[in-house]
Amino acid sequence: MLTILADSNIAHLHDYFNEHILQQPINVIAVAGRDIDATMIAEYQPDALLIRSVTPINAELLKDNDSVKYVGSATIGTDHVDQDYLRERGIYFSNAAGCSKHSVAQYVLTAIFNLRPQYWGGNNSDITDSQTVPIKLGIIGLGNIGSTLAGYAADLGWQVLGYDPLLPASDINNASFEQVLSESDVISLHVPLTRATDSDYSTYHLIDKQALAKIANTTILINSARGPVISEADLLSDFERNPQRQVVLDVFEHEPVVSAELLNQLAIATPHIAGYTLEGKLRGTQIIFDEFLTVFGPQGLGDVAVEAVYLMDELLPENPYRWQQLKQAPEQLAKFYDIKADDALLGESVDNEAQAVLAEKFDGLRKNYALRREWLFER
Ligand SMILES: NC(=O)c1ccc[n+]([C@@H]2O[C@H](COP(=O)([O-])OP(=O)(O)OC[C@H]3O[C@@H](n4cnc5c(N)ncnc54)[C@H](O)[C@@H]3O)[C@@H](O)[C@H]2O)c1
Ligand SMILES: O=C(O)[C@H](O)[C@H](O)COP(=O)(O)O
Repeated sequence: MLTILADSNIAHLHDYFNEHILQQPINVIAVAGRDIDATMIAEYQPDALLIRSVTPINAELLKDNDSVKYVGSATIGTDHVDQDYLRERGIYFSNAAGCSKHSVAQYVLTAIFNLRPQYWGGNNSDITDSQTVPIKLGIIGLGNIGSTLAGYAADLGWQVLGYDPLLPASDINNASFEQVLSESDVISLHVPLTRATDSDYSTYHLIDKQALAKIANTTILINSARGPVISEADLLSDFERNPQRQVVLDVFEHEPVVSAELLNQLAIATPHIAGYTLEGKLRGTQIIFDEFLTVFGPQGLGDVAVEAVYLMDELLPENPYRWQQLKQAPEQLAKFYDIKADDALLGESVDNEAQAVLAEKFDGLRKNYALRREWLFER
C-alpha cells in the first residue's frame, strides 16, 4: 500500500489522492505542515511527502529514512527545500511553478489601487496635471509572477522598469537595479529567497539600508516574495527617517511572528496570502498530483495504469470575474478583493503582552483564510 504524508493545508488533497482515483489502497495521512518531523517520518515510513512552504526538507528530516521517493511542494517558492540533498539521495522533487502567478499579481495591483486610486488612469497626476507621465512600475524578478504583473501593467498603459540579472534583456527586463530603485513610483519584489552560497545574485537582504536610501520616500514598496528579501532592521530604521513611506508586506523576515513595531508602520500588511485564491491553491495540488503520477508510474502504483485527471473545472465554482470588465470600473476592483479587511485582521491579532502577532495566530489566519477568486485575464 502506498503511504502519503501530507500537509493538511493542501487544497483538495483527498479529492486527488484517494483510492478511487489511484485505483488501489492508499494511506493518506494529513497533518499540520509544521508538525512533519523525523519522528513522524520514522513512524509512517511514507512513500511520498506532499508539503507546502512550512515544512523544511533537509538531511535532518530524512537522514534515517529510506522510504520517501517523492517530495512535492504545492507552492512556487522552494527555499524550504534542500534540493541538492534530495538529488544526492535520488529523491525526486517538484514544486508547483506558476500556480498562483495571477493571484499574486492581482494582489499587488489591488494593493496599489488601494493606496493610490489616482493611478487607475495610468498617468501619474501626483507629478503633473498638464503632462502625461505614465506610472512607472518597478519589478524586481521577472519570472512567472513578475512577467504576469508586467502584462497587467502594459494593459493599464503603465511603464515597466524591470530588473532580472538572470534573464536576457527584453522590453520588460530593461533597467538596472539602481534605476528600478530610484525611478519607480511603485516597486514590487518577485524574486526567490536565495543566499550567497546558492546564487551570484543572492536575494537575502537585497533591500537593505543602501537600497532603501535610493528609493524615494513617495515610492510604494511591496514585498510578496519572501520576508528576508528585505532587512527588517534596516526597514525599521528607515521608517524613523521616512515615516511617510508606504510599504506593503505579505511576507515577513521573522514569519510566522510579526512585531507590532513593524506592523504599525506598514501601509498594508497581510498574513502571506497573496497567492491564496481558490485557483492558485488548487492549481498547486493539480501540478504535484501530475508529477506524483509520473514519479510512481504504473509500477509504483502496482502496475495499474492510472489515467491523468484534471479536476480544476469540476472543483472550481464558475468564475464570473473578468479583468476586461473589472478594469472599466475601479470601484468594482475594491469590492472584488477587500485587502484592507485582511490587513485589519492581522492588525487585530497582535498579542498585547508580546507586542507581536504570534505564530499560532498567524498560521490560524492562513489556515482559516476565506480563499479569494482570481479574475480571468484575457487581453
Ligand atoms: N506571497 C505569496 O503568497 C507567494 C506566492 C507565490 C510565490 N511567492 C514567492 O514569489 C517568488 C517568485 O515567484 P515566481 O513564480 O515569479 O518565481 P520564478 O522562479 O518564476 O521567478 C523568479 C525570478 O527572479 C529572478 N531572480 C533571481 N534572483 C534575482 C535577483 N537577485 N534580482 C532580480 N531577479 C532575480 C529569477 O531569474 C527569476 O526569473 C517565489 O520564489 C516565492 O518565494 C510568494
Ligand atoms: O511560494 C508560494 O507558492 C507561496 O508562498 C505559498 O502560497 C505559501 O505556501 P504555504 O505557506 O501556504 O504553505
